[in-house]
Amino acid sequence: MVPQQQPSGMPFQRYRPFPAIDLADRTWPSKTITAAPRWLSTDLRDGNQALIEPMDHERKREMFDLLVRMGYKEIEVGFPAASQTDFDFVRGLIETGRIPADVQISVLTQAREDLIERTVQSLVGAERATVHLYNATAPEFRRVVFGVDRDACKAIAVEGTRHVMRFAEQYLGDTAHFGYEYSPEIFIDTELDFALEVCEAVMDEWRPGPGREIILNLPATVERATPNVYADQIEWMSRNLTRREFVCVSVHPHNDRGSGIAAAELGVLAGADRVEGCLFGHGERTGNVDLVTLGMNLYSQGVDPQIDFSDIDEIRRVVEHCTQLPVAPRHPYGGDLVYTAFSGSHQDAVKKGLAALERDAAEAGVPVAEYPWRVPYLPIDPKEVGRDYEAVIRVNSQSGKGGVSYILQRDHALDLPRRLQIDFSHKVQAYTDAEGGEFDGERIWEIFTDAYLADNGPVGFLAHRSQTDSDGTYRIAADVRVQGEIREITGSGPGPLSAFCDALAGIDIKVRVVDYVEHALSEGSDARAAAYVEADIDGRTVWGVGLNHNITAASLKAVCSAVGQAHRAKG
Ligand SMILES: CC(=O)SCCNC(=O)CCNC(=O)[C@H](O)C(C)(C)COP(=O)(O)OP(=O)(O)OC[C@H]1O[C@@H](n2cnc3c(N)ncnc32)[C@H](O)[C@@H]1OP(=O)(O)O
Ligand SMILES: CC(C)C(=O)C(=O)O
Ligand SMILES: [Mg+2]
Repeated sequence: MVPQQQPSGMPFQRYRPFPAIDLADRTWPSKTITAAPRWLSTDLRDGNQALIEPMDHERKREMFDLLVRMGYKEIEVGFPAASQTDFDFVRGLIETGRIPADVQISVLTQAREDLIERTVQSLVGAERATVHLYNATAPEFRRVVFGVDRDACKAIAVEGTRHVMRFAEQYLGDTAHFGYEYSPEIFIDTELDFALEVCEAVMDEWRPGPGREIILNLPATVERATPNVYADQIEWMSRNLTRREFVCVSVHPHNDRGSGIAAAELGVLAGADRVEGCLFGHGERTGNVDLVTLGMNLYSQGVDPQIDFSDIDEIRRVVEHCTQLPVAPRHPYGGDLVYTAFSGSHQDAVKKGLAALERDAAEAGVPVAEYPWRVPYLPIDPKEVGRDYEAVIRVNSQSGKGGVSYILQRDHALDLPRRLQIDFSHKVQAYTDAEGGEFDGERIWEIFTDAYLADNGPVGFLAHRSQTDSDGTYRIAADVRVQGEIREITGSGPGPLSAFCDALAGIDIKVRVVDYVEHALSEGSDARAAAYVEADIDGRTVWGVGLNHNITAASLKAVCSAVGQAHRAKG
């Protein structure tokens, strides 16, 4: 029987579902994003206004420089009428010539004459600048916050626009590229016909045309619906706006329901030309939409985001320093753990995927860094954002043979045969179960060394001499340590392993080799070899490992290692 869920007892009846949009012929669901939208970073405004401790001058400058380095060309740098600090920061950017010629700064203001004047004054001397004006248009805000009807609400926007134009003419004659952005705040809760009416009235004032665009930013100020609803709203606006070719439709999602990314992406499918957000999703409450995730999502689809994320840890460092807030370990693309597999089946698939990639690239004669990326569980190549494979596989109690053998291969070039991988991973598992937590490469090597290389079993290999008879019989004399004493043992057989086993039989150690694998560890004069022996000793199947400059010595050490394994298992 299916388990029966119980009523939560929480007062969910207080909430109403968000109404769907009547747009039966919507086109966005069957579209694909094929090019980067225009980006605006509002880290220095919406992000900054929501910080526990707003950024000081130094931090703001560091953030601005980072955004410029990454390639953002539209940057909202503050709310200059809010405080002297914000005003001075904008002045500082302009007066110190810090703004590259191809970067357009913008500043936000309420639709109040005195604030608009001060806002425009902050921009004097800028080559490229946008004034961004907002007023809330949603019914609840008209009623509760402003106490106005629709007409009075529209008048705030229109008069605000008029003031922006008048003050721009008065103060910004030298500004070569002056832009205007209008936001009907709480757009998502505003009746669509009214949002359109206000935007049209603002446009009538601004008069967009060739060479004179207007940015109409349609914010999901507080995200309240599934992202398909936002997409419908954007498509409806995009279709119904007049002078559309001179309008840049911009989306500004917040992340209250955790679907800000989806809202932005669907908004772009629905016709938005531009996206406003913050690095790692800082901003009011749950934050603005995250520009890093959006950009990297495009990248992972083979679309150039036109933003450089190649040193994601440096981006994260600067953002954490400026905001004084941490980026979560599981944050998409930038978190500490997002390129890491802990669980056995994931590790196994990643290990095989990386090996297959190398193989396929070599077969195709293409450098692996240029070969199409397809590795299970890793949506992108971590190297492309400055991460290495060190962190890709990490071991804890959830890990299996794939993970531990990957680490041995990565750190020590040991390519363990499959059954030895299983043998070793059981040993590691015993430790992780007992001790808990994560085991790093050093700890895994320690366990491997203790288990297979410690040379503390009943017989230790020291040296050997050999000769081959004319009939092909291999004869060996080996110096071994037995119970603290050095002894010479001798034996013969078709090859070194069988001859050594024959010699061991002479001191009552019976070994039957079942499988044997060897490989070189490095090239050149100090070449080292690894040998792996699977043996039947006293009715037990055990593995032994030997490392030496000489491949024969490595294989004889591996036999002694297997004897040690059997001895410990018996003990
Ligand atoms: C969704 C967003 O992120 S919007 C951006 C929000 N950011 C900020 O508010 C940060 C900067 N703001 C500030 O520093 C201050 O709010 C200031 C300097 C702009 C204004 O300060 P004050 O004059 O003290 O007003 P206060 O902060 O109380 O704002 C509320 C007033 O502004 C009015 N108001 C709010 N938004 C707008 C707007 N877009 N256009 C016109 N008036 C507005 C309200 O109706 C209210 O008016 P009232 O006092 O007559 O009732
Ligand atoms: C000022 C506007 C654009 C805003 O930040 C919002 O509505 O979220
Ligand atoms: Mg906002």
